[in-house]
Amino acid sequence: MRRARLFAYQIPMDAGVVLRHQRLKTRDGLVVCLGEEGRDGWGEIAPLPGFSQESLEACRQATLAWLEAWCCGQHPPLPSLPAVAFGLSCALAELEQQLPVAGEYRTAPLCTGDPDALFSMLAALPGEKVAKVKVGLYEAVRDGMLVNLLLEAVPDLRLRLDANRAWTPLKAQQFAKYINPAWRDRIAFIEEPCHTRDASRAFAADSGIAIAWDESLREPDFRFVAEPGVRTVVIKPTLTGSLQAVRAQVQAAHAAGLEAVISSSLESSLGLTQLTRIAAWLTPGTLPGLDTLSLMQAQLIRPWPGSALPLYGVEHLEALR
Ligand SMILES: O=C(O)CCC(=O)C1=CC=C[C@@H](O)[C@@H]1C(=O)O
Ligand SMILES: [Mg+2]
Repeated sequence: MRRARLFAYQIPMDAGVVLRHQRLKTRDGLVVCLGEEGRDGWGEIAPLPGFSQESLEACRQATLAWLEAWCCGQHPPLPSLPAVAFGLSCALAELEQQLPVAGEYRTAPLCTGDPDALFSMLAALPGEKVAKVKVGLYEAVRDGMLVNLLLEAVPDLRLRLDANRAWTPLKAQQFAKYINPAWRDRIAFIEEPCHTRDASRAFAADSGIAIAWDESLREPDFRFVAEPGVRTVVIKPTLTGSLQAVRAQVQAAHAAGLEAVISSSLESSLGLTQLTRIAAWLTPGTLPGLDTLSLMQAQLIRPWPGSALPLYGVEHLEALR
């Protein structure tokens, strides 16, 4: 006999979390639990406002319809909405014990740009010193000076930067001007520096700073191909779809000689702990970009090792089925 439960969650976010110029006060999503033969499998369905095309309401409806069919013993195809396909495929993979349990819990810490905070964070970081810094929110010159300072102060630091397509070619150039050429290869990559892909390619060629694609993966003409200056693709499973689709993207990236970084779409600790397992399984040796739990005020169902945030159990959730 198959059983399926569906819950809605709402987690308060830290003050000041801004996504695409909009403050995100709460993270809202669904949690699914599939049960069969005494085993169960969990999944999180949480479209990210400003990034996902599908609404939470559309996800709720598609999930309920799929669960109905699945509970009747059918094998319905996964819904096409990426967040739903991701969450349901995780639940199925857990149920069928196909999602390896070992996780990569070291992740590239997100740094707000406060050098002192970064230094203490790095001191506590075991192994490779890799951190991620958001750029493009303030003046490009200020970003350039800050990144240069961090690279100067911590000689074994490698930085991942993310501009979310904020810069014109001129701004990108102003940024690069402040980075000592001798340290530019310690910028592991900068995600999507410019408004367009062509401008980002030109930035990589002119500056010698490697770039990564993130937003581009969701564009219909995107292909996983080797290109000069492009080192990495950032894969956000909630925006990609099923585990099978995520695996296909990782394989396509690796086949083209690109590094694939599994990254968060601000899932709760439940989704994040699954993403660590996906990263350990599909991208061993590459630190995932999953340091987003601290943007939230609580964890959900499963704790992230070492997090002091309160843990919400199912009793905190609204049962939908
Ligand atoms: O990739 C990481 O290291 C953390 C995740 C992250 O940076 C993001 C997640 C979701 C939305 C954005 O704010 C941001 C990104 O643009 O990549
Ligand atoms: Mg990004």
